[in-house]
Amino acid sequence: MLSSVTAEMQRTGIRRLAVLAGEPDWCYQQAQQWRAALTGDWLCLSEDPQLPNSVAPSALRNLLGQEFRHAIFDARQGFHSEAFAALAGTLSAGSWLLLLTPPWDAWPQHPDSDSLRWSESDAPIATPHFVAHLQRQLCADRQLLLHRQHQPCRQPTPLTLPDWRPVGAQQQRRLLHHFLQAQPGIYVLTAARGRGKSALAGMLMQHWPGRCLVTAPAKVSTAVLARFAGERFVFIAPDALLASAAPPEADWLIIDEAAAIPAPLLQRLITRFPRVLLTTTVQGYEGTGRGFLLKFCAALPQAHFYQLEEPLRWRQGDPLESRIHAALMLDEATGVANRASPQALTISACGRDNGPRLLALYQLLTSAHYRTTPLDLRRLMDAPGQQFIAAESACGEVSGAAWLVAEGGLTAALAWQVWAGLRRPRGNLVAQSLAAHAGFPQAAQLRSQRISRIAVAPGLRRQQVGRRMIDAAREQAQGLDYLSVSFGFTEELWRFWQRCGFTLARIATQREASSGCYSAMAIYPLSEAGKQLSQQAEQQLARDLYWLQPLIDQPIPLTIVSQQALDEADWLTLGGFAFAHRSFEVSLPALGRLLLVTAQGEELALYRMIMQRQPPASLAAALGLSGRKALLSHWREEAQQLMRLLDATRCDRLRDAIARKLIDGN
Ligand SMILES: CC(=O)SCCNC(=O)CCNC(=O)[C@H](O)C(C)(C)COP(=O)(O)OP(=O)(O)OC[C@H]1O[C@@H](n2cnc3c(N)ncnc32)[C@H](O)[C@@H]1OP(=O)(O)O
Ligand SMILES: Nc1ncnc2c1ncn2[C@@H]1O[C@H](COP(=O)(O)OP(=O)(O)OP(=O)(O)O)[C@@H](O)[C@H]1O
Repeated sequence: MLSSVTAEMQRTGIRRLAVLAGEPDWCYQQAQQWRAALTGDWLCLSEDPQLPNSVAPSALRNLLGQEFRHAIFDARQGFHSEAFAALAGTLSAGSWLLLLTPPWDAWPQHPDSDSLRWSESDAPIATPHFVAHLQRQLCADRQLLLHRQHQPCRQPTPLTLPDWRPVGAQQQRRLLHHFLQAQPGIYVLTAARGRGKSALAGMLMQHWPGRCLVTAPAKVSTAVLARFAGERFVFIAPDALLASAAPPEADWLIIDEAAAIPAPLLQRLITRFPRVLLTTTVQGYEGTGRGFLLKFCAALPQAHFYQLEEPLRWRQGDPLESRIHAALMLDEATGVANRASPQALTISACGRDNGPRLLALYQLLTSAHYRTTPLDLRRLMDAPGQQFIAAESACGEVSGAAWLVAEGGLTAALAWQVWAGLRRPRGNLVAQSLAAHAGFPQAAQLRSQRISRIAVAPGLRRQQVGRRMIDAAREQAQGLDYLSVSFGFTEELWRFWQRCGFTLARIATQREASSGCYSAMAIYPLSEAGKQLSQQAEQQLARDLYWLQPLIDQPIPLTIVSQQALDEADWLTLGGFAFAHRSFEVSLPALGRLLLVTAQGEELALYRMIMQRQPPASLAAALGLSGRKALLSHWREEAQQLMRLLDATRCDRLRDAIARKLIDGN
């Protein structure tokens, strides 16, 4: 029976899901029977290393661009949704994907080990909303095989389909012809999995009269490309390409799986070659996913965009692809929610009880917000401490969405330990960062809500919908101390947050990988304590920018305060550096002020780093130090000496005060 169904799937070019739900041993034995009955690769994604051929779900990056026959996805302990989607994309026509789950009825209450990645809890939590959604999807799909322990196995409904042959690659041929005539420029090719992107890139290498190079996050994922390029295949890893001062000569650089390469690296790669072809899947589970299109490509106005629609690894309308796309909401929302009139939208808090509205909210966020990935679907459905605000039309279309996360409430001692660089418990992104980086331990103690995502449907932007959602967020957060947000700094976004009344509290000096922007944090005070925090943070940032702006190659539109005398807060920061573990980067402005006040010169390593910007590696070498760690200890000692030079008694008192705060917070 199984082999005839499988042969039929092979003939018609489809793949199917088989769900095996039961006790762990039962699932395992069932999987072994399948494996014995059907020949194939039987790659197994599992946390359980005992399973034959098993790979940890976290290694999903290596699956991009690869191809297998039959696979097992082990969700008995936890459901890693991106790995599930990535694995399904690798399966060739005629394959089965076995999904092993906990016993069906117990599954919604079963602690899910994957939740450790996204729930910010210390132990795995049950994920009833996501499991209920998945179970609804699986039950409704008559194309999958559903075998629940102690119940008869439900076979897929047979399909009557003509034979399938992976031929119709017409679109691919047309694009090849086009690229073979291409003028210098940037070309972006996107498609869902298995549409022939890599093969097309390989054919370009094969037929281009000059030289082409290929780069990708992992060489293992370029197997198909290499096959189609034949002996003209030349691979160079991204780091190696950037390491050489003069890049190798080539007419084309092909960047395969580009969304899995951090944006700042991509930015540098694309400037080095006359023609660049970026190919990628943009379903959100491969690196920066949709962020690649929404953020990186949107900033390339001169780029040319192409898509491949028709699958080549399996038949169009394949049951496995359809199910995975529907279950994990991977399809782009088409023209949703742009039609409503902004004035007629109702803005209101939205709970998890209304499943369809929650899914519509997620769909809007995935299509409009570059950071949203399938991991967020899980977080949105089941993580504790989440709140949502939706902007809805009268007919229930969601045109705007804001997602808020509870933060803060740490004990005083823990907040000071975070400040001192000793502890970094899960969660509390902004609250902890304001303590650890900006130097405000009270920020982690106060109760706040972080706006983790906000998006408005493209056709309704600049009509005050975003601002009204923030107003609503403020209303429902009464009683807390502040609202916060962390965002990739662009002038436009900053203007939005500023117009919503937020104060900039921190800006990083490194660009973040996913957006290529400097990450910034802003807060809106709600209580008296929140107000004090926001004022202090604003004043301190204006002083710190004197040191930070030269490290940031983008003007930050704040007035820089040039008065750089040491104040009380600086002493505390310096104490945190000299006597605890606060990092050099976050202490830099206070250390700079210390150098100015003590008028020290280049006999100090701190001076050579901060004032002369000598690279740490050569500085360590010049001082005969073994590396960065030794250099840091050296800097800490120098800071102590300078502080003593100014006021030895104050210095001792400060050291004792910090030691006390780390123990009892007082
Ligand atoms: C934590 C995070 O999620 S950060 C990422 C934010 N989200 C995104 O980037 C997703 C894509 N962008 C969007 O969905 C929207 O542009 C949002 C959510 C940022 C803003 O929502 P909108 O409804 O367009 O903003 P809204 O109309 O309420 O703007 C209020 C004010 O902010 C300022 N503002 C908003 N957008 C812009 C912009 N693109 N450029 C300059 N100023 C802007 C303006 O002063 C505006 O008032 P005005 O139009 O009267 O001058
Ligand atoms: N022109 C073609 N002729 C024959 N087979 C092809 C052709 N183009 C692609 N294929 C086959 O179709 C399958 C999918 O192609 P390819 O790997 O290029 O797709 P992709 O879009 O890069 O997929 P992924 O997103 O999974 O990396 C491969 O098995 C490939 O060998």
